[in-house]
Amino acid sequence: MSADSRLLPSYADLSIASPAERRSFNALVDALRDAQEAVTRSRPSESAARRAAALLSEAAELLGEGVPDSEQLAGRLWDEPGRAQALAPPLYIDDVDGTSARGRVTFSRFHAGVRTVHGGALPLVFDEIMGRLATTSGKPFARTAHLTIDYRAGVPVDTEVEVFARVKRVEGRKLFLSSELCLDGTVLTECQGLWVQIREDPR
Ligand SMILES: CCCCCCCC/C=C\CCCCCCCC(=O)SCCNC(=O)CCNC(=O)[C@H](O)C(C)(C)COP(=O)(O)OP(=O)(O)OC[C@H]1O[C@@H](n2cnc3c(N)ncnc32)[C@H](O)[C@@H]1OP(=O)(O)O
Repeated sequence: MSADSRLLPSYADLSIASPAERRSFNALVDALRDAQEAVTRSRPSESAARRAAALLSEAAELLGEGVPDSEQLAGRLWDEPGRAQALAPPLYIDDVDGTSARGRVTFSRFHAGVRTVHGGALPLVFDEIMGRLATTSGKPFARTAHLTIDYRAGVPVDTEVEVFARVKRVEGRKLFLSSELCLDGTVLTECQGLWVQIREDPR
C-alpha cells in the first residue's frame, strides 16, 4: 500500500527510517510472517524441524540484542500492513478520516483457533483500526480503555474480510467507537470500544 498522508498520524518518529530502510525492514517482517505461517501449517520431520529451528535461531542472532524501543521500527511503519508488527494480523487501512475508517485483512492459520479465526486475534484488528481512528486527523493521543466483542459467526482463514469503524460520540476525553468485520456484506464480528485521551501525548 502506498503512503497516504491521511493514514499517517504524523508522529515525529515517521522520519526515523529512510525509504530504503523501511522497504528492507518490511521485507524482513513479511518473511517473519511467512515463517510463522509455515511453522503453523507444517508437520515437519524431526530433522527438518531441527534444521528450521537452527536457521531461525541464526536469524535472531544476526539481528542481535536490538535497539531501545524509541528507535525500533516494528509497530511504527504506519503505512505498512499491521504497522510492520508481526503480532498484528496484516490489516490494510485503506481509508481513515476524522470519523470513520475502512480496511481489509486476510487471516491465516497462524491466527486460527479451530478452523476459524481465534477469538483473541480479532480484537487485535479492532484495536488497531479503532486506535488509528481515535488518534488520527489531529486528535490527541488516546488509549484503549474498554472493548466489547460480539462473535456473531466464525471468521474464515485465507479469505479477505472488510473492517469498518466509526466514532459514535465524544464526551470530553472519552471517544466511543464501534467497528465490525464483514464478509460479503454479512457482519461476522462486532466491537464497541472506549478510547480515553491521555493527559500527556507521547508523540
Ligand atoms: C514514542 C513512541 C510514540 C508512538 C506511540 C505509538 C502507539 C500507537 C498508537 C496509535 C496507533 C494505532 C495503533 C493501535 C493503538 C492501540 C491502542 C492501545 O492498545 S493502548 C494499550 C491498551 N490500553 C492501555 O494500556 C490503557 C490502560 N489504561 C490507562 O492508561 C488509563 O486507565 C486511561 C488512560 C484509559 C484512563 O486513565 P485516566 O487517568 O486518563 O482517566 P480516568 O479518570 O481514569 O478516566 C477518564 C474517563 O474515562 C472513564 N473510563 C476509564 N476507563 C474506563 C473503562 N475501562 N470503562 C469505562 N469507562 C472508563 C472514566 O470513568 C472517566 O469517565 P468520566 O470522565 O468520569 O465520565
